[in-house]
Amino acid sequence: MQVVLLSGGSGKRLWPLSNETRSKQFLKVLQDSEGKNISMVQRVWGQLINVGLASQTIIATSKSQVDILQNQLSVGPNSLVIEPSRRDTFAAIALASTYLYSVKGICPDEVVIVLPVDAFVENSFFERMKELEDIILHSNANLALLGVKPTYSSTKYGYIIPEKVFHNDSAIPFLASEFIEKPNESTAERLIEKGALWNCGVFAFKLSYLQSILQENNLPIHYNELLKQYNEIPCTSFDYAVVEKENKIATLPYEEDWKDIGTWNTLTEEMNSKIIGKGNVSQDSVNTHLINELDIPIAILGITDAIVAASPDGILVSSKAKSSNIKSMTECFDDRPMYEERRWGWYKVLDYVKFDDGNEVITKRLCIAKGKNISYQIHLKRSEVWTVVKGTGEFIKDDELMIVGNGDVLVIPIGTKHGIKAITDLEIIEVQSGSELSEDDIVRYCETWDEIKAHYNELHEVSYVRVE
Ligand SMILES: O=P(O)(O)OC[C@H]1O[C@@H](O)[C@@H](O)[C@@H](O)[C@@H]1O
Repeated sequence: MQVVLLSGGSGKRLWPLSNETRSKQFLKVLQDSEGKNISMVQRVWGQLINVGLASQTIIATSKSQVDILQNQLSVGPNSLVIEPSRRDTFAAIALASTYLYSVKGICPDEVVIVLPVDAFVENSFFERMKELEDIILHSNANLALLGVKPTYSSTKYGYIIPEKVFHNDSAIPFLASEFIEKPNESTAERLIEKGALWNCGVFAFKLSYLQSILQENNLPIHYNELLKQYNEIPCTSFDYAVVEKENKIATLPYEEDWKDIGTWNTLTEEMNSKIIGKGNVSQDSVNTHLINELDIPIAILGITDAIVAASPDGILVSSKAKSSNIKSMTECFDDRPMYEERRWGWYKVLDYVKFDDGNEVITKRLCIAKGKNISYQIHLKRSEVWTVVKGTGEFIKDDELMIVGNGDVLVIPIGTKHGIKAITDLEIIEVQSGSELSEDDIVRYCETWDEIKAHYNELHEVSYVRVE
């Protein structure tokens, strides 16, 4: 059995803490057993390790999230399938399946189980999920799902309508089902009366099943070919593209607690503390949560059932009940991310200004973790001035290496090659100035410090002439 963990979504519902690169699964608002703050992806990954599935799991993610994912989980590049752009879950699952087949050499008869990253569940959920393999192998079902009992007539889930219970063609009894994705509220009510279950976003199928769907859609089953055509894959969810059209569906009910923690309302229910970050919430502010990533305090007085979340990207003040409607309110915000976690650490934008002559200036605080490095690169539209404010590092500029430390000011004109490795934890205040300031204005020559050092050694090689 192979597991695909879907972790590429943008999760805009948790704005302002989530942004283009730091989506909901990376927010450290949950706690582990020792009380340490962890993110959803860290929690699920820990659970997959606990139930013995991590070694057979690949993570489907988007290009912009690779750095943060590798920062939060210690997974090698072979465990990642990187979507070149965001095209919803049908494309993501299709790409992951071709990766399993072409890159990992998985046999088409093997069962693949796809799992979302935002389910807040206990380990028993993953144990139940493992049973789907047996159903796929020993019944005539093409797809197997996990279903939970609905708690209200939600319009954001798929509904599984059980028809009958089979006992004979699989060791595990399951429900033969029909599936309706995101019905309206009155249909949802009717479906619940008929005993419908919510789909938990877990899909099990044989790899060959997905391959036949790709072929029906005139899409290749080989990874490299599908990767080339990725932007032509229909932009739709797996639920609409596959599940809703399938009539051989089996479902296993999951009877313990299941919660999708993709909205502020549901996420805050799982927080152990009412306050994360600087600030205070008055005693009479019942069921109100504060999450503050800014360095200034926030005070909340006499506001009940609310969420206040602040980050360098914005501030949200919302009632718990309405917090899932956030997408429509924030769609018009298209500012650049003001905070990003990268492969080497993180940065925060402290100030941004655009002058009348069109020149832009951004001041950033960069924290590079001990042993990590920024790639060897140039910028075509900006100069940078770095002031080292903490730690020591090895700095390379135009193929010259030097040791730098607290108090050093490093000037990097437009088009100058530069990179830095932190010898100890390193902090830099960076001032960028140029005609167009964007994270895309980076031409990278080498990424790892070993490559950078090899390049340096090649250029500075000293040839010794042996004197006899
Ligand atoms: O390309 P990586 O290694 O992620 O480095 C990216 C970083 O490069 C530096 O030169 C600066 O421009 C930073 O503002 C930027 O975030």
